[in-house]
Amino acid sequence: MSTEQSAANQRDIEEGVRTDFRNTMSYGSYLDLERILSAQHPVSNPEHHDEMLFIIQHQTSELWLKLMLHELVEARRLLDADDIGKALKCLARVKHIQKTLTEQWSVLATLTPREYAQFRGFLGSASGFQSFQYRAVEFILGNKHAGMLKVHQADPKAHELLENLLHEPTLYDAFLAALARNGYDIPAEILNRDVTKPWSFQESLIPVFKKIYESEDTLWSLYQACEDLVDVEDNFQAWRFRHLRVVQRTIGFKRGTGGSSGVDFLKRALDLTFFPELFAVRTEIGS
Ligand code: HEM
Ligand SMILES: N[C@@H](CC(=O)c1ccccc1NC=O)C(=O)O
Repeated sequence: MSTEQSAANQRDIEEGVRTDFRNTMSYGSYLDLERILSAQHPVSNPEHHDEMLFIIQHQTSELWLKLMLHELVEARRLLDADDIGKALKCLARVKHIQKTLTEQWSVLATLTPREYAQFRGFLGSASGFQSFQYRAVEFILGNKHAGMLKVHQADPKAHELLENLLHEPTLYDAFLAALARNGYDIPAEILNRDVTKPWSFQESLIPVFKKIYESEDTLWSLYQACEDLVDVEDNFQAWRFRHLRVVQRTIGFKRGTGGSSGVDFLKRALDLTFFPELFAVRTEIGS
């Protein structure tokens, strides 16, 4: 560091640094910041200071959900193409996104019950239950529920996305099909199941996963894929649990704006599982 800089405690802008963006793409224009940063519209009147936190917490969550869905769809495509290595790369990214989403709850947890109560009434019947991207992620991970489409009948694009995902195989379906192509004995009823239904526990998969976990010559990438799916489910449950705890500390046991019983309804989501056999096999694993 030059002595002049340390004395002034200010970095000189170098000669080559670009400053004129009248005719070229800049940071802000590339990222469409004008739109993103003008998309926060508090509805409280008079405007409540903390509503900005509430809006931005949701908007950032929705951006991460968008990327998570993008990566999960790609992971499923790569499994279909038998490119397990690249699918693992996508899942690694998904896992980091999930960590960020879960960590982020601590920001919203600074909202006190009273602060929230002061603007909650302005939210009407809006609720995170109506997040189509969250529902899309649940669908591709296997928690299919045709009844959820109804919530999106007024939004044709969201409805179409969910309708398509409802009828498409899940990430787990794609993985099991890849295992079958790799010589594992996956029953035909499982490979040809009705993919619009939620996944149900399949005892016949336990020996398959036992073999993957215990055999010396298991392909490392298949073993790793099993472990990544376990991580994705664990991370998802951690998000659900943090949501539940933040909800409990902010609204207690009030009913939700979406019309549900609130905390009790959210608690029941903790019993849902995406890849039950990958957890059940652990009971069977010996030394
Ligand atoms: C103070 C903050 C929050 C409170 C009090 C709250 C409360 C609730 C409640 C009570 C429900 C149940 C549905 C209902 O009747 O409304 C719900 C669902 C949901 N919320 Fe929140 N929430 C908060 C923040 C968030 C944030 C930041 C997100 C991020 C996107 C979110 C996403 C969701 C989702 C996806 C559901 C549906 C969950 C499911 O189907 O199991 N919530 N929330
Ligand atoms: N369901 C929440 C309201 C809520 O959190 C919310 C309202 C509008 C937009 C997003 C929301 N987030 C999550 O549910 C409540 O009952 O207070």
